[in-house]
Amino acid sequence: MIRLGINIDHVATLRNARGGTHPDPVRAALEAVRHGADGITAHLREDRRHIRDEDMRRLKAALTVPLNFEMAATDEMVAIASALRPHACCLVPERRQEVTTEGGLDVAGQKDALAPKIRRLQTAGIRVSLFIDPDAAQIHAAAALHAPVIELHTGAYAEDPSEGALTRLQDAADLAGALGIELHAGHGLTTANVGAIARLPGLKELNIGHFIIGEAVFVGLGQVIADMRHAIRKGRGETDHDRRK
Ligand SMILES: CC(=O)[C@@H](O)[C@H](O)COP(=O)(O)O
Ligand SMILES: NCC(=O)COP(=O)(O)O
Repeated sequence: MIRLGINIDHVATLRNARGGTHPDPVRAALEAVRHGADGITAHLREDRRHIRDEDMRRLKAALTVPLNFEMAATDEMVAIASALRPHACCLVPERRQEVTTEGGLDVAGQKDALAPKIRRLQTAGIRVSLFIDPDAAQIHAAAALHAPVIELHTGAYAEDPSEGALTRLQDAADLAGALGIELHAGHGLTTANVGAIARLPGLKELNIGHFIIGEAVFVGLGQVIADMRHAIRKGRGETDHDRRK
């Protein structure tokens, strides 16, 4: 079964709109777990626009499922993550002015700078994942840095679900498999577009946030997680009966 990680960043976006404590992203994470989330993802941005340091500490203390800490590959973030020791760190690119993560990390172009940071996280016992575009050079660079996991940025496919965009993701998935790298995917996924992504060869995990949190306003978190699971199984040609396999 594909693991479903729920990204709770945008519960914090809503909380921060009023500067108080409600809605609490940790409560949302626990609720997502109660409804079957296999993991929780949270992105501590350098500008702290949604998730904050204290949220990460509280998530680490409260969760019984793996915590996937998304972060820029900066010395500050590496120090925070090394002290917190989440299950995984997913290194993502950040541009202060962007509305959301626009592309993948340029692993090929920043190999020398990334190598010691990845080593430090791994020394702290953290599983490192690299959030990259579906590009062969980036995947070879991830392999050269001994990253055990890559997460493919599915944003281009979500924006324009063309054959070309899907073929790029499939080719990248094949290459990751050939190089022995565990495959995750995420960004911009919805119940309508997740099907083809769920069929990527070797895919082990999806991380989905914005759609799930937004849709929860209308149908509730439990229902949208169930709907997402159903869409994933349908995309893979599985029946709901197959769900315990
Ligand atoms: C890296 C990624 O795809 C998501 O975590 C996304 O970045 C969520 O945070 P933003 O919506 O602030 O980009
Ligand atoms: N890494 C992708 C993620 O965690 C969620 O992205 P989105 O669904 O909020 O676009």
